[in-house]
Amino acid sequence: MWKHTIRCVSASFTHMETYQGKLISSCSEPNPDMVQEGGQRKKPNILVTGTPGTGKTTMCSALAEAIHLRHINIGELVKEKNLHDGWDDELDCYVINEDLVCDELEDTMEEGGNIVDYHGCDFFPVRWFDIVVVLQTDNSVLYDRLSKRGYSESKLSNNFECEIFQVLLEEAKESYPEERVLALKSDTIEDISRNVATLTDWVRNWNSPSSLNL
Ligand SMILES: Nc1ncnc2c1ncn2[C@@H]1O[C@H](COP(=O)(O)OP(=O)(O)O)[C@@H](O)[C@H]1O
Repeated sequence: MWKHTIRCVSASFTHMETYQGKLISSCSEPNPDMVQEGGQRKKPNILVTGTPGTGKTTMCSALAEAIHLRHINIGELVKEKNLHDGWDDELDCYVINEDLVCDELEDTMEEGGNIVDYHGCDFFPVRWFDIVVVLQTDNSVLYDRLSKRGYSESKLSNNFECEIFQVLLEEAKESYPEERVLALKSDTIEDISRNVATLTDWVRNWNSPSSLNL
């Protein structure tokens, strides 16, 4: 149930208009300056995951602006390019087609310099990401945020329980080397600023031997 639930693409995104232009242009125009000789990435790829409402899109947007990386909102991409297998009435979301998503992103990810934003992480190729950030939010705070989205009672409780049982953190730890997984609290505006600062430092130090010692 968990897996199926988090494989769906939520219909309610608060930042769709803002990100759509960026997404289309960024995915369609490979930048040769970002690829080193031999195909090794010049800039890192970051995956930001977590239960819906934990602040992925908000944080990714701020981080992308701060450090000039490309923000890829998988939910938006799936809708924009029809990378799904239709609408699930029961779960009230699109059913993502993971193969189509991975095919769509392969070249972009190879270039590096991407911040990928999605409430799931186990179907991406492990080699794509240099760090996997899992945002976590206190239950009472998350409940308020999700209630404001007008989710159905079942969707609300699915997402709420997903956070209580730390489904995304477990999924990240099972899918990626544990030293690449970083859990960050996302309850307040101050948390967003601190997380952006932490990750900005990490990007600047990327490729140095201590880059994962956060
Ligand atoms: N750390 C935070 N502190 C306060 N409000 C936040 C925080 N993170 C997100 N929000 C708010 O919560 C809502 C959901 O955030 P969003 O970034 O869309 O989450 P997600 O992308 O994980 O679904 C938005 O209204 C956003 O402004």
